Amino acid sequence: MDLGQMRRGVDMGPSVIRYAGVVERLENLGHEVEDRGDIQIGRPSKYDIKNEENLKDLDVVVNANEMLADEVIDVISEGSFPLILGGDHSIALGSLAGVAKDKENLGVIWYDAHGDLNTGETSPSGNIHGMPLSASMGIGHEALKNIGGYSPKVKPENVVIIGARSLDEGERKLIKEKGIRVYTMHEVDRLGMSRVMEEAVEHVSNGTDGVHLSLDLDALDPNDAPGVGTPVMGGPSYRETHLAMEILAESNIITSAEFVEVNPILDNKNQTAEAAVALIGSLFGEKLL
Ligand SMILES: NC(=[NH2+])NCCC[C@H](N)C(=O)O
Ligand SMILES: [Mn+2]
Ligand SMILES: [Mn+2]
Repeated sequence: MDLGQMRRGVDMGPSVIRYAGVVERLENLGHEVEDRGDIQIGRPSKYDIKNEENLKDLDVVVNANEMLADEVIDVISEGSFPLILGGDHSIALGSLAGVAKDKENLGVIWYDAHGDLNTGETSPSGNIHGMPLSASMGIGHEALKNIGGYSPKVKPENVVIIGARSLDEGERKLIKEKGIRVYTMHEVDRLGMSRVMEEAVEHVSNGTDGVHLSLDLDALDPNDAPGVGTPVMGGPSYRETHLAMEILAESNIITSAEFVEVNPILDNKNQTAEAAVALIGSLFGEKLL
């Protein structure tokens, strides 16, 4: 998927993450992996949705996410862990639609430089990859909210955003209005990643029936993850993000995960895909000793 934003190439993300050895990495940890292939994205969309100016490619984005939601539901019904690779962050719409089905209280960890809490009204870009978290909370365009045929997927009190350093006006307002827990880079620097993660784990595991990790590679400092479409200086390092994944692995709360926004055209020798694979390794229990 690359239609949730304007930089071409991020649709090749899953393919370069595979090339960087994600399947082997997980198998080496003793996991059984089934690669279910790519979801075919494109026109014609079976949804006859009028495209609106500030919701670019709405019909195709909705169509693709409906397919993704079905796929995720299928994986869960087999008793497996859904690991979703992107693609731009608009795919979180389908991931969450699939994962939250039959879950009253899904917890969500949104590890991202951005809040992705815009709507067609507040978005400065019209790019849907800046809207999946708000839509999943039931805020925004009907078609985005209702992917999977229900809304909302998550409650604001079950969400925690980590690594934020670029928030639009409407996003700030929404965070205050809904009381969403956000650890911006200010808190990461002040408290340290280990304390931030411990608090985040506590926050999303309290009374929830599953926790989804949505990791946008642009959360990482662009020095460590240059292959992303909307880089923002001053992020957590590769090392700190490893620690975050290790703490999540220890906590044993994560029931689904996605890694998004890897764009090989903007990357430096597949560095960002390799970072994604290494982080996936840590999330799934890899240890040095
Ligand atoms: N998933 C992402 N990389 N989102 C970036 C969003 C950037 C900006 N806030 C927008 O809405 O256009
Ligand atoms: Mn982002
Ligand atoms: Mn994002």
